[in-house]
Amino acid sequence: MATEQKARIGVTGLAVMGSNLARNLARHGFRVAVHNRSAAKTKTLVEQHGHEGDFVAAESLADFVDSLQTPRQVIIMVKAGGPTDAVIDELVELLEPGDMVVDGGNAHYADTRRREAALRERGLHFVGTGISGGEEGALNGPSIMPGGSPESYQHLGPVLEAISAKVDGQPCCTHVGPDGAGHFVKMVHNGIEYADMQLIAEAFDLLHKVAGLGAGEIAEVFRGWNSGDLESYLVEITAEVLGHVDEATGKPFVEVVADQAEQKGTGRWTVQEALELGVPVTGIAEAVFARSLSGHTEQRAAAQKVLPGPSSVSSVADRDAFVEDVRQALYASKVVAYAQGFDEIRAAADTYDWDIDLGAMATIWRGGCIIRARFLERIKDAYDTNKDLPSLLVDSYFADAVIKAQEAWRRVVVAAAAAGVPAPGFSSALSYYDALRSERLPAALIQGLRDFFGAHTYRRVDREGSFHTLWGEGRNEIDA
Ligand SMILES: NC(=O)C1=CN([C@@H]2O[C@H](COP(=O)(O)OP(=O)(O)OC[C@H]3O[C@@H](n4cnc5c(N)ncnc54)[C@H](OP(=O)(O)O)[C@@H]3O)[C@@H](O)[C@H]2O)C=CC1
Ligand SMILES: O=C(CO)[C@H](O)[C@H](O)COP(=O)(O)O
Repeated sequence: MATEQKARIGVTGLAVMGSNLARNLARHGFRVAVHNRSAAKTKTLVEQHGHEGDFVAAESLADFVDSLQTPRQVIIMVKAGGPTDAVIDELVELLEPGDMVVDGGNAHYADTRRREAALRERGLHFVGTGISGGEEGALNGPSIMPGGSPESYQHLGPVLEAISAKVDGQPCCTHVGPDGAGHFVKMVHNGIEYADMQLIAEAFDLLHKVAGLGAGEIAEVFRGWNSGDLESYLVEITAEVLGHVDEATGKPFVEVVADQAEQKGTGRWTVQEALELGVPVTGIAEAVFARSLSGHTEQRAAAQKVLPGPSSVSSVADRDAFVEDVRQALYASKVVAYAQGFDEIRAAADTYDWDIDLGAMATIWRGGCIIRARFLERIKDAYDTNKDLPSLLVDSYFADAVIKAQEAWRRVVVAAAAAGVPAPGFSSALSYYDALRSERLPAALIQGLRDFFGAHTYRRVDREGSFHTLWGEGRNEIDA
């Protein structure tokens, strides 16, 4: 193929995400090479959308690589895990030093670190890139979180920024950091997505079971909330889903959907990594466990037969006041979940020496992605003011917000417990808030117990050093 006919960039893997990303690239004037393992998807894409831009269709991976300008830029959009490795293995044999391989799938960041190191050895750039926004975002502008070398971003940045979502004229794409940084940030994005959805689901459950509102009424409540502090894509689509009526039964859609939440794994990864890093992401963990619990149908059926709820539940005296309390509890719990997610990113950045700009992450999540929300602007401001903020909760804006919400938050958690309605997200967020602000924690007793049964030693509040009490021999304290 003549050089002038070669494509600026290529996409291999043309399922939902890849095909829409390719169309987005083409619509932005980039000549884009397209390839899929089974050629039917390539043919369909070009037949249905060829008029939207300049596509170069290839049946084989070799033809696909041959159709690209050098240094070559290839975006892989296939299933994460083994399929991604399979595509990389085939690709590297066809590429030359200086070429760039972008993995836009939901890869585990440790896989990305491994792949980046392996390709670097061959003189290739590997760019693990988080892409969020689903089908609609891929087509019209996703949030893009590229990792990899600064050099690769010099080539890829202009293309990725062009196709990303824009907020206030700013692209929702920036270079996150080296090797696995982009996929780590995308993983935490998804973890926060889990926490956010769990909190929304709890708010719905409380409004339904405690305040007695129907799905249609709750849809209106969420619609109203979407014009205030809670304004976000997830709150907006909650109103849509709750307002939807099932055609077959005439019932609210939410009442005919099986109540078992599925998961592909990115939320679980976020919690696993937080455990390794020692960061308490309680909101995300509760969300992952709540999905797991919902799927334990046999246990749930057995428990329903033998475990009663509270003997009496008093009805809500003032519905409007309760709705407002739930709104405030939702907002405060959301702030906690985001604060924890940003803590995890900071911990990983410290561990892997990634130098991630937390304010920039909030900036690129303002548009295009699933957790896009008005208050990300406030998070950006908080980290711009102090990049070393110990916790988002101590930023003056967020501290003020949770302090204002705390009485309502407590009333909601009490009401949920009294009514026997599970609210693990709301209550664990409140416990986190209380733990963080406590002058003394019962961790001191845990240290005492550890020293008692295992001579694990403890530190004291009044002098430096490590100590052990001889619990079985007169209880004298010795230096450890
Ligand atoms: N769907 C979404 O909303 C989002 C998805 N993602 C991530 O983007 C990536 C693509 O997602 P999506 O578009 O949903 O597609 P899928 O995850 O469903 O993957 C399907 C694609 O993978 C290809 N594929 C599977 N196995 C292989 C293999 N061994 N060799 C070559 N190609 C293979 C398929 O080719 P074939 O047609 O030949 O079977 C097809 O193109 C995934 O990593 C996903 O996690 C990220 C954000 C959002
Ligand atoms: O990546 C995403 C958005 O950015 C997807 O929404 C996410 O994969 C959905 O995850 P799950 O199926 O586990 O709820």
